[in-house]
Amino acid sequence: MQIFATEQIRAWDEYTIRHEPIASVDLMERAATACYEWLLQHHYKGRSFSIFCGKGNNGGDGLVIARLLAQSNHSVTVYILEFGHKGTEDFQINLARLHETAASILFISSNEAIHPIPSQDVVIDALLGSGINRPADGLTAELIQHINNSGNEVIAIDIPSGLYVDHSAKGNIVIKARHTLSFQCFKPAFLMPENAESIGDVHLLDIGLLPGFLEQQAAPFQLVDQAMVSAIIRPRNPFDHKGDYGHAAIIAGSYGMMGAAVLCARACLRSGVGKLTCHIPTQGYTIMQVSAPEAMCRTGENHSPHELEKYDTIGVGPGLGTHVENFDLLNSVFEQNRRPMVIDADALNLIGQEKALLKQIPPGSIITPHPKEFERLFGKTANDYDRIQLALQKAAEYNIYIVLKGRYTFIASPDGRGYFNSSGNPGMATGGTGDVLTGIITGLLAQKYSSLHAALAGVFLHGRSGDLAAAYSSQPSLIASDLIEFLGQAYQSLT
Ligand SMILES: NC(=O)C1=CN([C@@H]2O[C@H](COP(=O)(O)OP(=O)(O)OC[C@H]3O[C@@H](n4cnc5c(N)ncnc54)[C@H](OP(=O)(O)O)[C@@H]3O)[C@@H](O)[C@H]2O)[C@@H](O)CC1
Ligand SMILES: [K+]
Repeated sequence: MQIFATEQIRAWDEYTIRHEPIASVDLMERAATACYEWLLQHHYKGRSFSIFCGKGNNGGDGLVIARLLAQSNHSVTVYILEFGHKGTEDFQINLARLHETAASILFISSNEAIHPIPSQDVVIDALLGSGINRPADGLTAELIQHINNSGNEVIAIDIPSGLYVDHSAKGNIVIKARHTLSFQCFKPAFLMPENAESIGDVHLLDIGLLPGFLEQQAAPFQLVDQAMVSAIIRPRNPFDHKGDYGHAAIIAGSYGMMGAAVLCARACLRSGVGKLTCHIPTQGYTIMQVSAPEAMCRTGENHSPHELEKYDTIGVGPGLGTHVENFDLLNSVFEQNRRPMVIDADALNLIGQEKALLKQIPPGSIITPHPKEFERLFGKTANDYDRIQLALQKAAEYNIYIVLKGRYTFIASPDGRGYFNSSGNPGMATGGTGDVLTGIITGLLAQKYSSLHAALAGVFLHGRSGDLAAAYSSQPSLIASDLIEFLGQAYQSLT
């Protein structure tokens, strides 16, 4: 699924208006009807509503929702924020239609017109949508603060007022919604951690925008979803043998952190790799052999980084520790192996301390930092949008794939394309889940998936395993081992 910027969303609306064809006001009716139906299906039937509208088409959506609610015997008060102009054509048509219902209509043109919101009311926020072109200030800002301070439940239409679709509104005054009802496709704003407090739960409603538009468009970002990953994962051939699924190595673990190595190894095995050898410290030998009997082990000084050429790929980092000898280890790995590999955790922290190592990473490799590790490698950014841009820039500069872990993990490809993963849940914010991801991606690389495909399928399957595990038990109880147990079902769910 494509993730569009403001101009493309507008162009998609216009394409639909021209080619369906449908009048703009009828498309607004369709969008607002989808919101109205969502409200009725989600326990808001019979409630009373305070609906705040601007004078653009977002406000127009609010007026249609108000009319549909009033016509179905809901108590509705509509507050229209005066912008100093009459409003868009569709706004005006719908204001006239609203006057024919029992809804109360009040205009807000000064602070004195802002009154307490009845505590039982559900607030609908239709002040500003994708047409926002500057930070909310003056009366608009006052009204947004008033709504936020009311404690009422807020449902935002299209996007919480004050947020931009595709750049940062950090520090600005923005509606804090419990739910956001948006249309057709994800907007970049919904995928940024900095907006978590504003957007609440996002629900995408189908308003029938024509799919023909999608063929003409190169979107700035793609959403990694089931359709994309199902097309990546290849079925197995009946005559295949283990040699067809590659030989991976995992270089991981240290005293007190063998769990990270075990999780990584077990996830790699479950991803479908043909053979796995773990390069681990001697004191971890029994732990690994008992925990992952399917894996072979190499022990010896400094993880015994020898004969690495024989592996199809290598995953390095989980539980490695950051002692100085590990700089030699990394140097040795990068010298012997020039094929794409996976670099995570302490290996990234070592590179963060010795930035010259960045240039030695084999081309096409995948690094999997969480935001703090990313910051140690590439520096701080002012906001989440800048971090995404920095990831794309660094992916191109070093010819690597950057998997920036988070609720919507971002994958930066060196060719400039960016992807947001759609699977996963907050239950996965627990120790060891990153080690599992490294194991899965390493396993996929060994099975000769391209770096891009290994990264995309790896993050999606990892998140899907988390979703299945959380559905089976719960988010708070989820632990990293659960992801390995549910990886089989995650594969199964693709077909
Ligand atoms: N047919 C369609 O296309 C469909 C569109 N749909 C809906 O349309 C929405 C987009 O509508 P839109 O483009 O009219 O913009 P919208 O967000 O309502 O606001 C623009 C107004 O706000 C003003 N303004 C801007 N910034 C401001 C600020 N900080 N503080 C104060 N004012 C500010 C600006 O005025 P200005 O002062 O710049 O002249 C302008 O008047 C979209 O989100 C979706 O809900 C759906 O119905 C589906 C079908
Ligand atoms: K809004």
